[in-house]
Amino acid sequence: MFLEVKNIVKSFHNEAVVRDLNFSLDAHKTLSILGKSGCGKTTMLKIVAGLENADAGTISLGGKNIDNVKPGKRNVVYLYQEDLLFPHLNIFENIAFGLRIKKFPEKEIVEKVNAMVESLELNGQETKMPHQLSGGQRQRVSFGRAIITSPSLLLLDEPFGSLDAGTRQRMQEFFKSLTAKYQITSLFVTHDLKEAILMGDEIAFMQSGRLKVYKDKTDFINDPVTGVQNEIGFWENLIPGKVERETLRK
Ligand SMILES: Nc1ncnc2c1ncn2[C@@H]1O[C@H](COP(=O)(O)OP(=O)(O)OP(=O)(O)O)[C@@H](O)[C@H]1O
Repeated sequence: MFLEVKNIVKSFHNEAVVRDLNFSLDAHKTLSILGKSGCGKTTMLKIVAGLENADAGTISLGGKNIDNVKPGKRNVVYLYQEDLLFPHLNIFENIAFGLRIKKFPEKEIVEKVNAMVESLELNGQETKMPHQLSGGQRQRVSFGRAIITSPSLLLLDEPFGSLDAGTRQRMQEFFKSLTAKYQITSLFVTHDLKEAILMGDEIAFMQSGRLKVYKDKTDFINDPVTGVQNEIGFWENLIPGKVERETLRK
């Protein structure tokens, strides 16, 4: 498997936050991770990114053990909800940033950034500064900046949490098409049940630092702990009320 996480354990001041984390993921796939606030999702992502040290366990990426590899050398990008763009750089330069660090030739930078701007439907916005964009546009720029360097692994921590429902849906569509186009492997943390189902090739549910991976979405939907059955029950319960209201109106 491309990503292998084995027996990862992490405590903060005797509070066990991640307990015996085990999962693996094939290249170019997305694993959605759903879980309540405080269950350890961000800590898990930070360990994979190398931003937190695990107390025990091992991680390998592309067949190589990365336990002792510094965050900047892992080729793993961590993207979170309030991800900030560089305020002094325009949109083109924000997206180009990682390519410039990696010393890509200018011609290639221009080609790649223009293609990304096109894919993100940000044409005409290239010379604007971040404060001149809407929240959804800024999020698209962050996303473009994160994937343009083709990271081995993209970690998304509730990336669309601050967006309104319509913009969020559009971002989900961008995410699906761009991760396919750029062949991205990713872990996608979300609080949103529907988003987890839509975004993931596989889904995992995290509870009190333990992660359960469902290789088959039907198993996830049928397991009462995931909350999907509750959600279905909620909508089904609304339907008789709706029929009643419509009858009264006549
Ligand atoms: N640096 C730290 N020091 C001490 N405790 C921490 C630290 N980071 C996280 N924790 C604790 O670990 C637990 C899990 O936090 P984490 O941020 O991983 O949760 P989460 O599932 O991402 O929550 P949310 O969905 O609200 O972002 C929490 O109880 C938190 O207080």
